[in-house]
Amino acid sequence: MENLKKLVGIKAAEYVKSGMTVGLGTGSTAAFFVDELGRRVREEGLDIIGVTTSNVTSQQAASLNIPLKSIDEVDSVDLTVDGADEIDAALNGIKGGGAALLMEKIVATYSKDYIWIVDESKLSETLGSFKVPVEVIPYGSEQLFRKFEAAGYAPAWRMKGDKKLITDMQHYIIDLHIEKIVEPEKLAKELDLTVGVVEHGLFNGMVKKVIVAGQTGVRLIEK
Ligand SMILES: O=C[C@H](O)[C@H](O)[C@H](O)COP(=O)(O)O
Repeated sequence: MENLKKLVGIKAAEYVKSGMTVGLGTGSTAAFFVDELGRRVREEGLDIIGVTTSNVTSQQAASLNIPLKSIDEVDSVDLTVDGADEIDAALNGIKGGGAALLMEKIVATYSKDYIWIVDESKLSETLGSFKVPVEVIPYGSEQLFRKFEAAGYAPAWRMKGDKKLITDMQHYIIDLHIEKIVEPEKLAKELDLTVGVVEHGLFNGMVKKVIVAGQTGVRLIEK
């Protein structure tokens, strides 16, 4: 599995050229992409600006001497490469397994090109085997949790040890277990309109390229 993640990380780095502003995703797969960019900065003099999507990725990129700017310091991002937790046949996806969905969605929104890198196990016909992470404001979040329970979404608090996890942006995450998400747009709209929800992990129609690694090699799925 680690090998497949590394393969797609290195493959995606081929899309990066000197002069680009690059969105650096979060997670175990994106980490291989960031490592490869770090190697090219060091060995080939690759000249890029990185825009990170979490504190963890900021630390990794800084340790590799990749020059960084925040999303507010750049005009736009040329390309963002990130992992994903589940992708359906229409290339809608669920992200946020590593709690970075808010920064990831913001950086992706301002990116001209956006690529996901995954191993084959992340592909499914219909979304829902991965829980949908919902980032919420702590104030009123117990009420929100009960609202999700009443809606039949089987909510669960994202925990870190015995405490609720706090995201990089100081929010909580509630994971919703909706087994078959037949209409991801409808669910996204509902969550977008729910008071107290900051963002959710449904990334519908945002990506046009997915690099997938499987036992038979690496392939590109394009919309
Ligand atoms: O919050 C984390 C991100 O959305 C990750 O990109 C996603 O969880 C995939 O991570 P991994 O490559 O570790 O499976």
